Amino acid sequence: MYQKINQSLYTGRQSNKIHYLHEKIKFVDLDQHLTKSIHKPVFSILGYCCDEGVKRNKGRAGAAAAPDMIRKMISPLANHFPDSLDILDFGNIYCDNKDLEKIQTFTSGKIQEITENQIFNIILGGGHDLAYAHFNGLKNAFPKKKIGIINLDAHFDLRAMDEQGTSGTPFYQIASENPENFQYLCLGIQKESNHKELFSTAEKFGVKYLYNQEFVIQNYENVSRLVDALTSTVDLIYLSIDLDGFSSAIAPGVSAPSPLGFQIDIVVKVIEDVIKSEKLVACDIVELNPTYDIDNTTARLAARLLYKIFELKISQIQQ
Ligand SMILES: N=CN[C@@H](CCC(=O)O)C(=O)O
Ligand SMILES: [Mn+2]
Ligand SMILES: [Mn+2]
Repeated sequence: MYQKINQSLYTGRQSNKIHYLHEKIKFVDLDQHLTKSIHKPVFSILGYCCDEGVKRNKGRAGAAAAPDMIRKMISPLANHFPDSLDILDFGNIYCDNKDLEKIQTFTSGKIQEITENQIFNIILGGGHDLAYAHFNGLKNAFPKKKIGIINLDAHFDLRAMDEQGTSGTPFYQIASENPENFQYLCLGIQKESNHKELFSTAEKFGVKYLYNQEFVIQNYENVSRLVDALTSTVDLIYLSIDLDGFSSAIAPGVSAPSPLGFQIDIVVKVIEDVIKSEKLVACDIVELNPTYDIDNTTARLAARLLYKIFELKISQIQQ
C-alpha cells in the first residue's frame, strides 16, 4: 500500500548548488521511525494515489497518477528555500484491491504520525475522498482542538453516504461523525454542479459557502470576512484545494471540469489570509487527472500552489 519515492521522477538541470527543488528535496521512507530522520524544521509532501473514490462517484479515472505528475512539475522549480529547512518527500500511498476504506484508514494513521512530528505536510491527491482520511488523521493528532475546514471547490462533496464512501461524500462523512464539531467553509460552489438536496444538506450542517461568481477578486472583502469568521472561531485550519473548482481554462485536467470556475488571484489571497491566521496545520491539493490535462497546465498549477504555500509558511516561521 505504501512505497518510498522513485527518485527518477525528480529530474532537471543540475546546478550542484541546489538551485532547483529536485536537488533540495530529500526522500524519506515513511516506514522508518520519523523522528530519526528529522533534525531541522521540516516541510513535506505525501502522495495519495487513489481514484477509487472518483470511480465509485462515476467520475473519470486518472487521479491516481496525479501525485507523480505534480512532482515532475515541482522538480525544475527554483529553490529559494533556506538551507536551515528540509523539504521531504514521503512517497506514495496506493489503493490496492479497490479497498478505499483501507487506504483511508492507513492514510489517516500516516497523517497523524507526520503531524505529531510537527511537520507541515501537503498531501497530493488523488480523489477528494482523501479529505475524510485527512480530517481523521488531524482529529487524532489534535483530539482537543477545534478544526475548521476551508474547501476551495465547485462541489460541496456532501453527498449522503448510501453504502460506501466516494469522492463526493467526504464532508458528509466528517459532518455525520462530528456533529458538534463541524466548521466547514466552501468557496466556489457552482449551482449547476450541486443538486437541491446538497444545498439542503449544507444548510442542515451549517455550512458556509460562496458561489463561484462571488468567489472573485472584486469581492475580496467579503471573501476575507468569511475566511476570518471561520479562522477566528476554530483552533486549527485544514485547507483543501480541489482543482476542479478552477476555471477549466486554467485547470482542464480534472474529472469534472468547470468552465465557470474560479481564478488563481482570489485563491492566492485566501491562502495568504489563512496562513496569516497562523492556524493552518494541513493542506491538500486534490482531483488532478493527468489524462485530461493539456501540456500539464493543471499539474503545473498544483506545483505552483504548493510552492506558494510552502513559501508563505516558511516566511512566517522566519519572522
Ligand atoms: N469530488 C467530486 N465530486 C463531485 C463530482 C461531480 C461530477 O462528477 O460531475 C460531486 O460528487 O458532486
Ligand atoms: Mn471536491
Ligand atoms: Mn470538486
